[in-house]
Amino acid sequence: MEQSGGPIRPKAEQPAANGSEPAVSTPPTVQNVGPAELPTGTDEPAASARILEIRERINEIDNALIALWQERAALSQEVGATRMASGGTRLVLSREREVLERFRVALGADGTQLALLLLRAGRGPL
Ligand SMILES: C=C(O[C@@H]1C=C(C(=O)O)C=C[C@H]1O)C(=O)O
Repeated sequence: MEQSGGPIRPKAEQPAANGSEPAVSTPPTVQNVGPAELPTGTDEPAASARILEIRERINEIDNALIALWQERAALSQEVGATRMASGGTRLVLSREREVLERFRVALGADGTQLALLLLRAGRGPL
């Protein structure tokens, strides 16, 4: 039966059914759980197959987002270091406002929150 709720954990991590042995602790990494072993949340085969297909694309998108996030943070740090090494300021608030506004216009209030996290990733906490 598919798992319907609660934490999603690989089988190896779950306690023994009879409760007599302590569970072998495996860190909950994505590496040790193949996509087909993760519950789709439905027992209907066609729906389940479609969900797995969509998840492949979601994983591609997430990987691209992670790579872009890291590239942006590195570039932002380089700008800060270049500016400070040349006697300039670490931050330029007018430019940060422009970034925040672009995300707000495109994505609404969540865009503002996302942009705040992006800006923080580039310069560290204030
Ligand atoms: C990257 C820059 O430096 C800082 C970081 C910013 C960012 O991550 O977008 C924006 C403004 C600056 O505070 C920049 O001036 O363009």
